[in-house]
Amino acid sequence: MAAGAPANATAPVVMASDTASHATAVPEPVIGATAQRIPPVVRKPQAPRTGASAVIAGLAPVEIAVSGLNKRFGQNVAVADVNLEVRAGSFYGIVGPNGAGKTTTLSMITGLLRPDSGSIQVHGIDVWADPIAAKRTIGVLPDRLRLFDRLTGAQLLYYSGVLRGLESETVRARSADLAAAFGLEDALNRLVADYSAGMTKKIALACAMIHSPRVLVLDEPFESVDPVSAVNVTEILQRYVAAGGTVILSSHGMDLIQRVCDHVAIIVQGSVLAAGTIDEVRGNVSLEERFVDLAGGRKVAEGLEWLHNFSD
Ligand SMILES: Nc1ncnc2c1ncn2[C@@H]1O[C@H](COP(=O)(O)OP(=O)(O)OP(=O)(O)O)[C@@H](O)[C@H]1O
Repeated sequence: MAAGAPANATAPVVMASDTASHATAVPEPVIGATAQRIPPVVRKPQAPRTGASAVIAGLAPVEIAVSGLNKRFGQNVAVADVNLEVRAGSFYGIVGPNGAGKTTTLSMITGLLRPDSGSIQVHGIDVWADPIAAKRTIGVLPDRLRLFDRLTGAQLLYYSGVLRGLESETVRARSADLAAAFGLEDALNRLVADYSAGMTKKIALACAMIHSPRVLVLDEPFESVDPVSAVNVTEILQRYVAAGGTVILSSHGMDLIQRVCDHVAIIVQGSVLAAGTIDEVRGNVSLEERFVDLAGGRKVAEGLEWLHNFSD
């Protein structure tokens, strides 16, 4: 199942597995006289299918399985019974209004925040039962970056790589490649504390990728990133996904999600209200319209008339 929603959710819920179940349907066995003349089909074990079409059809193996996830902070329910299924080779977007529970969900998926209940498997590994093995498969760009920013960019990349068990030569080579890809060559010897917000985001993204993880969990990767860099980063991620990597990211950029992702989940007040392929979720309208509709519609700004009487 691609997603779950509370039983009382008024908005329609799109289930990606609806299409998947048709796509994977096995032909009925032939019964009767004809059956005796046809030799039985011996099914060879099939290699897992990857690629965009396999992801869309729901045939690629499940890479991230989130089931019955809950988290509250005091009386505040941040995440309420979230279910997600992300397939290998998928570019999966999570959208939702401010405070919807996106960061909380992604933090639990990456093992940074302990859920109250529910299970999370990444590449078949239970994130909370076997966190070390699970974390080997994941690259994380967390929200509210807490980087060792008294290091230079080069040092930060180096320590990110060796802490992930890479040889120093490998780290140096990959650091150079990543710096070139993200346009950070000239900044590598400066302190990260002196980076702009967008540069900080890009060096953190490079650190998340340096150990070539199977899965990238990226919390608002495009926030503060300039348009040219965003195109470059998008292309890097698209190639990674085309090679079988899996990306799950949160973003407020509806156009970007609609353009880049194959699947999307809309989270509102901690619950998944819609999930599936982009086309399934948006139906006949744009993803933004669908999102605004599910998030409670547009609010008419009232009570701010004083703002139109300028104080000078
Ligand atoms: N450490 C915390 N302590 C208390 N409440 C928290 C904590 N982290 C998140 N929350 C609350 O949980 C809810 C979900 O927050 P979360 O950061 O997951 O939302 P979000 O969808 O990522 O929002 P945004 O789009 O603004 O980044 C919010 O009500 C938030 O105030």
